[in-house]
This record gives sequence, structure tokens and C-alpha cells, in this order.
Amino acid sequence: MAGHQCDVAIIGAGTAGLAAERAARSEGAKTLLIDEHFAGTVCATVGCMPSKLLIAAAGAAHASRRASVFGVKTGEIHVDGRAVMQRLRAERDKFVQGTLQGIADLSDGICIKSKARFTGPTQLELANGEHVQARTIVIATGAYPLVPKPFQDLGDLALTNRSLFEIEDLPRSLAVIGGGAIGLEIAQAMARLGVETVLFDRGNALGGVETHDIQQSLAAAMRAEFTLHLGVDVSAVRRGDKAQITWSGDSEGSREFDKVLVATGRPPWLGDLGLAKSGLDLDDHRTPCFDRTTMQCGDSPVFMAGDANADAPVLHEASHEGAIAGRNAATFPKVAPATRQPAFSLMFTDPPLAVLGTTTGQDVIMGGADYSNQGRAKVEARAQGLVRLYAAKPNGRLIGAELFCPGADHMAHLLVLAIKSGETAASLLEMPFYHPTLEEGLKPALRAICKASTKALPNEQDTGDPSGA
Ligand SMILES: Cc1cc2nc3c(=O)[nH]c(=O)nc-3n(C[C@H](O)[C@H](O)[C@H](O)COP(=O)(O)OP(=O)(O)OC[C@H]3O[C@@H](n4cnc5c(N)ncnc54)[C@H](O)[C@@H]3O)c2cc1C
Ligand SMILES: NC(=O)c1ccc[n+]([C@@H]2O[C@H](COP(=O)([O-])OP(=O)(O)OC[C@H]3O[C@@H](n4cnc5c(N)ncnc54)[C@H](O)[C@@H]3O)[C@@H](O)[C@H]2O)c1
Repeated sequence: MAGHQCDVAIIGAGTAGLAAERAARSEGAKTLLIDEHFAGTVCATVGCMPSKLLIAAAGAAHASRRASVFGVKTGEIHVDGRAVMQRLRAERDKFVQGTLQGIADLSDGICIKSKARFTGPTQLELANGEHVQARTIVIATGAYPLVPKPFQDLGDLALTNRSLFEIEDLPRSLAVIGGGAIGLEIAQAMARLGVETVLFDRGNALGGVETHDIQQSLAAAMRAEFTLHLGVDVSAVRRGDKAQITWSGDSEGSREFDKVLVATGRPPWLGDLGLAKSGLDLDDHRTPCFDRTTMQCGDSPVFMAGDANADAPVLHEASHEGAIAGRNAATFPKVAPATRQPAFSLMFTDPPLAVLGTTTGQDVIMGGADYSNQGRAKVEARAQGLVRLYAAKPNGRLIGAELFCPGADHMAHLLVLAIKSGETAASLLEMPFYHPTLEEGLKPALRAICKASTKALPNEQDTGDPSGA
């Protein structure tokens, strides 16, 4: 059987694995990149990009439908489901092509198309019968869509993020199971595309948001567009070409749907890795314990990056973790801690939801703002939502934020920069705010923090706040 030897073997050629390979190679390591499929990253194929393409189509339908608010008559809107899915796949495939080209550009001998499993701390066995002996290993195997028992028997009526973007036409009705990021983004998009959509979640915290008033605002915005059943247990049975969904708990009922999107979470994809032979310490979820500043598992020669470690399952973190893991895997046993960024997640609903930094703890000051009367948002007929900014006592240094309001996806970047650079509410208020912008809507929240902190609003600052200024 063929044997391969390398400095750093990376399992998984997704965003994290590709970043790890680049980083290790740039440290001078001989790398091997092992992937079962080399089909392109989850982000490009069945994740970020196709979901945003669906949301973009839905946004066009929504904007056309509500153009009459501005006195613009568009007539009856017709959504051509086949054309929506065709454009989605055509554009998605261009992103995938870009990823595949990056893989094709790697030097010969780096990529091995096979499935890997541990046979020792630094030894891998490949499904093609070959073996790899590495100095260090990076686990970057990603996550998989969990399909709970009742939905496993629905066959092709049950969709996950892996199959959703392959449907030829939009269904007439869709049950979405799970009100996390995938469930909410897709449910709102489908509803806007004219699909009769009902979302079910066994919990009450949509999008994982814990702050009560943001949670209420998010639920109200979603309820205005599709039906929500929260706090329910859901079961499913296939009846011919329909799925019968039955629910009970905070509400109860039963009805048929054309398709069911199962979006109940994406646990790390580690089950096939033979971790028992890796010698790694595993936590209660059978995930290797690792240090998030070095990505190293204990003091072993194994590193983890991306969704495989379930720490921060979003794209920019997969990419950063890959770079840290790859660099440290190459320089092992010398490993250096990296500075991790503040927590930062966005959900591309409309309005978008952004959660960043730290939002809890003692000695935290909260300042809020309401976007239902915000000037620019009213101009654009999208005045809704809330902002909660969090700052540390005593001086009001910004530490976190929750935004569910128009423009949250962009304003969150400004706030994350403010958190990183140690800005206080008072120093942010010294920044010029152009009028009329969505950013101006943050001022009441910043002023509330100033009031409760030792760093008061500078007295040459105006405190007026009319929505039309
Ligand atoms: C629908 C959806 C929408 C999303 N939208 C966003 C978004 O808008 N913004 C955002 O920041 N994030 C988003 N995400 C999350 C983001 O896509 C992920 O965090 C990111 O893609 C994870 O990358 P990864 O490298 O960890 O995993 P992956 O890209 O999944 O790569 C893992 C690779 O490992 C391979 N592999 C697994 N096991 C083995 C094995 N034993 N041997 C060999 N190869 C193996 C797989 O074939 C795969 O290629 C979304 C995710 C989904 C599902
Ligand atoms: N914009 C983005 O960055 C973006 C978009 C999509 C996905 N993602 C990533 O993908 C990951 C997975 O997303 P997801 O939405 O699948 O998972 P999730 O963990 O965010 O949400 C799962 C939801 O399903 C519910 N649930 C679980 N089991 C259930 C059951 N049996 N019946 C009813 N409800 C049930 C949970 O209460 C939870 O609300 C996210 O953690 C996120 O990091 C990110």
C-alpha cells in the first residue's frame, strides 16, 4: 500500500482546511490536503453563497411587491420558481468554480482525494487503502446537517442545506424545522418568494437571541411574513407525496406540506475520524478539547479548525482558525497563541440580526435605541427593530451589541471596530454622524451609556434627536 509522509496533513478542504494548508505551506512545511470529495467548500456549494442568492431573489420580489408604498405601481408580481433556482445555481457555480480553481492551482502531490481516519496520533488511514505519516495533523472536517428521527423517514420530502439548493422549482408549501440562522434566513426568503411557509421550533429563542425585547421584535417581524410555532414538539409522517407535520406544546395542530426543511443544527463531522485512536482528550460531546488561541488539542501534534470544533461556526472564524492551526501545526512543537476577534455573528434576515462581543456580565451598562421612528429607516419605509449596546463600567467602553434593525449587517462592522479599539460611548459620539443615516439611530443608545458612565457626553454635543433632525 502507498504511504505518504508529510509535515502537516490537513483533513478537509473546506474554508478552514484550505486556510490551514496555505498557512502551513507558507511556513515552509510539506503539506498534504486530504478531502473525500474536493467538491468545493460548504460556504460556496451549500452554505453562505447559495443561501444569500436565494435571499437576494426574495429581496427583489419583496421590493417589487411593496413598491406601491412609494407610489410606484409594478402590477401583479409573478415569481418564476424555476428561474429563481436556475439563477441561484448558475451564480453559485461560479463561486464554486473559483474555489475549485484555487485547489487546482495547488502543486501536484498536495491533494489526496479520499476519506481519512486516525490509526495513531500522527497516522492516518485513507479509504483508498493508503497511509499517511505526518508530523502534525489539522482536523478541518466541518459539520453536517442533523436530521432528527421523525424527519429521517420523509425521504426526498425532507431537505437540508445539502439538498435545498438543488430543487428544480420552489415548493408550494414548506415546513421549516428549526428557527436558527438557516431556518430563519430561508423561511423569510421562501415566504417572500410566495411559498406558504410555516416555521417550527421546540424552543422560544429564535436565532439563539436571549435578550427579551430583541427576541420579541425578531419574532414579530418574522410573524408578519410567515407563520411561527414556537415551543412545540414536532413529528412528521410521509403520506404519498406530502409530509404530514403534527405539533404540540405551546400550540398544536397538524397539516400537510410539499417539503420540509430540516434546520435543527449542524454538529461537528467527527464520527468517522476514528478519534479513539488519536489519543486526544474528548469532551462530553466527543469533540477533542482544544485551545482556541492556538487551535492545538492539549499538547498533542493535532490541531482543529472551522465548524469541526463547533466553537464559532461562521466563515470568517473558519478562515482565521485555519490560518492559526496551519501556522502552529507547521512550527510545532513551538506554538504561538493568536489574538482572537470579538464574537461576531450576523443573520441575513430583513432586518438583519447582529450579535457581537460580550452582552452579559456584572458591571455592564446597556443603552438601547428603537428604530421604529428612525429618520432614514422611515424614509425607506423600513422603520422597525431595536439596538442594544453594552459597555463596561465605569467609563462606558463598548464591549458588545445586539442589533436587529435595518443596516445592522453594516453597522455591526463599525461597532466591532469600536470594540476592538477600546472606544467608549462618549468617544463614539465625538465622531461625526452624517444625516440622514441609519448610523444616527445608534446615538440614543450611546447617550444612554454616557449617562450611566463616568465619561459623560461632552457638553458641546447636542442631545436633540428628532427623526427628521
Ligand atoms: C446554509 C448555510 C448558510 C451559511 N451562511 C453563512 C453566512 O452567511 N456567513 C457565515 O459567516 N457563515 C455561514 N455559514 C457557515 C459557514 O458556511 C461555515 O462556518 C464554514 O463553511 C465552515 O467551513 P469548514 O472549513 O469548517 O467546513 P467545510 O467547508 O464543510 O469543509 C469540511 C471538509 O471536510 C471534508 N471531510 C470531512 N470529513 C472528512 C474525512 N474524514 N476525510 C476527508 N475529508 C473529510 C468534507 O468533504 C469538506 O470538504 C453558513 C452555513 C450554512 C450551512
Ligand atoms: N448568516 C450566517 O452566518 C449563517 C447562516 C446560516 C447558517 N449559519 C451557521 O450554520 C449553523 C447551523 O445553523 P442551524 O440554523 O441549522 O442551527 P442552529 O443551531 O442555529 O439552530 C437550530 C434550531 O433548531 C431548533 N431545533 C433543534 N432540534 C429541533 C427539533 N427536533 N424540533 C424543532 N426545533 C428544533 C433549535 O431550538 C434551534 O433554534 C449555525 O450555527 C451558524 O453558525 C450561519
